[in-house]
This record gives sequence, structure tokens and C-alpha cells, in this order.
Amino acid sequence: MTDPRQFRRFRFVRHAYAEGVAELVYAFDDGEELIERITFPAAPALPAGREAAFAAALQLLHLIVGVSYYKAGVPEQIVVEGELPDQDTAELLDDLYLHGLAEFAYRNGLDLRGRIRFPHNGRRAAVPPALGLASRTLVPLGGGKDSLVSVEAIRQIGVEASVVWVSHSPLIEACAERTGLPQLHLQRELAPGLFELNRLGGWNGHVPVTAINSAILLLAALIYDYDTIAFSNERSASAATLEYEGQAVNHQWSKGYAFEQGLQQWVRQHLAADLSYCSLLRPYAELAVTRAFARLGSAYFDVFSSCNRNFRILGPRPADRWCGQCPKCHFVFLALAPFMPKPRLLAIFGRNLLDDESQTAGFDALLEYHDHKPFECVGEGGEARAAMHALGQRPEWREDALVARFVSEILPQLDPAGLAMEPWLQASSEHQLPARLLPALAVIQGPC
Ligand SMILES: CC(=O)N[C@H]1[C@@H](OP(=O)(O)OP(=O)(O)OC[C@H]2O[C@@H](n3ccc(=O)[nH]c3=O)[C@H](O)[C@@H]2O)O[C@H](CO)[C@@H](O)[C@@H]1O[C@H](C)C(=O)N[C@@H](C)C(=O)N[C@@H](CCC(=O)O)C(=O)O
Ligand SMILES: Nc1ncnc2c1ncn2[C@@H]1O[C@H](COP(=O)(O)OP(=O)(O)OP(=O)(O)O)[C@@H](O)[C@H]1O
Repeated sequence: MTDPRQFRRFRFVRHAYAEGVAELVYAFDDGEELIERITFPAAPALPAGREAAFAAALQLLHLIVGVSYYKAGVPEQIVVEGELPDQDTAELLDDLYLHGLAEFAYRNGLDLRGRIRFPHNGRRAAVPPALGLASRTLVPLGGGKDSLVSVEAIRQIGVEASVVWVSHSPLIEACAERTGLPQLHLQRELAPGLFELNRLGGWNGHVPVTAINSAILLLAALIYDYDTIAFSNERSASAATLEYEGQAVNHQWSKGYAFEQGLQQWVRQHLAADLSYCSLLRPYAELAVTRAFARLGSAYFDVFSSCNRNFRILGPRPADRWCGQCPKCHFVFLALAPFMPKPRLLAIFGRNLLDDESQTAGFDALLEYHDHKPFECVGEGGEARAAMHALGQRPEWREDALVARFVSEILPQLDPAGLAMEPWLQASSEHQLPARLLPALAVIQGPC
């Protein structure tokens, strides 16, 4: 079989939807079809008047989900068989593939600039009407603290909402149960041929998975009748992981504000005047979110986890909910520590990561000390330094090995003016929330 890196063309072959199942078909050159399926359980018939929006959302889903397969070969040519997307859609995709695959390209020594050009029909979209969608919010759950903060804030303001998640995850399911809100569980089945391409030496690496989940949820909103999709992507997600040859590389690019704005604009141009795609946590840095979680999230302390090793499709999952070794475990431990009684945090993690010298390199990367920020969903280096500095002033933390090392070795090299927590706890005014969700911001911010 051909070496996947030798392929010349990546083809978007066709897409279809029937009885709650979206079928998305791809191929390289004249090779075998790669078929991904997404299932929308108990999907009702689409209400009349939504056909055009649904067709546009399904086409976007096909084009976005293709990023997982395209990356295996990164061939010169992208071919869309059937109806070509319009120019706005092609521009959104050029941006998503370039920036969403920036980490993948950097780590594989590839340069995708100038390589990704989606074909288009040269037209711009005509503005769609309102579809009369119901005033209800879909809250995507990731099993971690962020979406649970959103759930609790939304619950407190009393708007109608359901939690929704994509793919099989007992951990997310347990969190969803605990919310007590109506649940929607969507299934995603990657084409098995992708794993064969990986085995044959295809390019591999990170993909902008939030964009994939977002495209799935646009379809869900039309099918199940919701006018708002409220993700829980924080302000810190917009900060690059590193800069390389003039390009910002951000592991979390599709969680960032640029993608959120681009997709919301696309929604308003192509789907419906009354569908909102937004993020409830957009005004907040990670430290403001962990502070809110410490206050609002106690019902979830024994079920949630932010450790991404729990969410693997194939690889081994940790025996405990927190592996205790990865950047997410390190960051969440550090970012919760200033806001939670120490015994409670140690009970959540089952250990004290800040008193374990074998974790030094991991925490140094978070602090951007002798290393760059890890390729993971973690806060900015400045946030990690502010949190560590705060712990260095607390009697219960300051003698723990890594806090003591920070105080004696790293702190003297830092500008004290950059170590305050307060700026990280302030909300920014940048967000795209509909008026109905605005009161939730006061809940997240908490009492002054
Ligand atoms: C769970 C996880 O972190 N997986 C990343 C890991 O993959 P690994 O090989 O260890 O295990 P699997 O997840 O089982 O993946 C098997 C292969 O499938 C490919 N793949 C998977 C899902 C998909 O949607 N498309 C795919 O092509 C994958 O590449 C594997 O070959 O390492 C991979 C390489 O770096 C990552 O791509 C895997 O990341 C998952 C896609 C994933 O769901 N990750 C989220 C936890 C995540 O990183 N979220 C980001 C959001 C960033 C964004 O811009 O959306 C975050 O929280 O920061
Ligand atoms: N499987 C999934 N299905 C639907 N939405 C998801 C899924 N995984 C993650 N998300 C959503 O994507 C966004 C980014 O995920 P992220 O992992 O940062 O959030 P989280 O799990 O809520 O919190 P944490 O940062 O503690 O992991 C969040 O809005 C999250 O709810």
C-alpha cells in the first residue's frame, strides 16, 4: 500500500444524512474510502424551513471533520467533489486548517503556509432568515472544570439548557448525570482506515478538535431545536503556545476567540439569524475559572477530571481520574490551589503534586522557565507564576518542595510587578454572548 506521505490529492468525496446518522466520506488519490459517522440519537424529523441551513451545516461538518484525515497525507491538492463551498466557507476552512494544524506542522517540521487552499465557487452567502429556534441553550461538556462552571452559572440564572457531549466517555457521562440537566449524547465513529494510515507511517499529530465538536453541535442545534450553543472556552485559550518562524502556534487554536468569532460570523451568514455560537467563559482567564469552580463546583469534586488521558479513543487511560503526570494535571492542581483548602485539593488528586520533586520539569514548563508552555490546554505562563507566587506566601504551601524551589530559585529572576493574581481574576469585555446569558457572568465573577 502507498506511503500516505506520497499521496497527491485529498478528496472530500460525499456526505449524507439519514435517520439521525451523518456519513462523511473522504479518500486520498484513488484509494479506499474513509467513512466517519456521527449519530444524533432519536433525531426528530427536521422542521420545515430548515432544509437550506441544514444542508449548509452538513457541508461544513464534512469539510471540518476532514482535518483528521487530511493530516495523514498533507497532499498538495484539496478536491471537493459535488457542490463547491462558497468563498466565505473556503476562507474559514483555510484559516482553520492552517492555524488548527499549526502544532501538528511545527512538531512534524512541516510548513503549511500557502499549501492549504480550499476550492470555492466564487460566491458569497446570502444572509439567511431567523429560523424560529427555541430559546434553549446547549452546554457542551468535556468532563473538566470549565464546562461545569458554565453549567452551574446557567443553572443559577434559570435559563433552559441541556448538557451535550460527543463520543463515548463514562467520565463525561458521570458529570452529565450529576448536573441533573437534560442530556444529549452524540456518538462519533472515526473511520478505521485512519488508524491504518497511522500504522503505515502517515503524518500524525494534534487536530483542532473543538472545531470538530462545534460543527457537530451546529447540526445538533438545528435538529433538536436550540438557539444557543455555549462552549466553555476561556480567554487564556487565545494565547499562543509558542512563536515559530513568524507563526503563532497555539495548541488550543479552535478554543480561541478568533475561531469563535469566525464561526459565529459564518453561522449568521449561512445558517440562521437566530442561532448563537459563543463561549460563556470567554471573558475569563484560567485563574478566574478555577476560582469559580472552587466556589460553584463542589458537587463535582468526586467525578470530574481535566486529565485528557481519560479521553483517549485508543491509547491507555489512567487507572485514576488524574494521572498526576501530565500538564493538565499539573496546571489544574496549581490553579485550584490558591482557591481551595489544601486537604480538599489533595483529596481530589489523591496526592500532593507540588511536593513531588519528580514533577519539577512539568511545573517549570507551565512557568515558562527553561521551557515553553506545554502543548496542552493550560493557562498562560503569567497565570502559573502568579499562582505559584501566591502559594509561596501561604504557610500551608510554602514548604512544599516545588513551591520552596520557586521561591528560592525562580522568584529572584522575576519582575515582582508581573506576579499579581488580581489582573488574572478580572473579566474582559470581549465575548459574543446573547443577552439571555449575560446574567451568568456575574455568577462566574462571584461576590466582589
Ligand atoms: C485524548 C487526547 O488527548 N488525544 C490526543 C493524543 O492522541 P492519542 O494518540 O494519545 O489518543 P487518541 O485520542 O485515542 O487518538 C488516536 C488517534 O486518532 C487521531 N484522532 C483522534 C481524534 C480526532 O478527532 N481526530 C484524530 O485524528 C489522533 O491523532 C490519534 O492518532 O494525541 C494526538 C496527537 O497529538 C491528539 O490529536 C489527540 O487529541 C484528540 C484529538 C483530542 O480529543 N484532544 C483533546 C483532549 C484536546 O486536545 N483538546 C484541546 C482543544 C484544542 C482545540 O483547538 O480544539 C485542548 O483541550 O486544549
Ligand atoms: N467530548 C466532548 N463533547 C462536547 N464538548 C466537549 C467535549 N470535550 C470537550 N468539550 C468542550 O470543549 C471545550 C474545551 O474543552 P476543555 O477540555 O477545555 O473543557 P472542560 O473539559 O470543560 O474543562 P478542563 O479545562 O478542566 O478540561 C469545552 O467547552 C468543553 O465542554
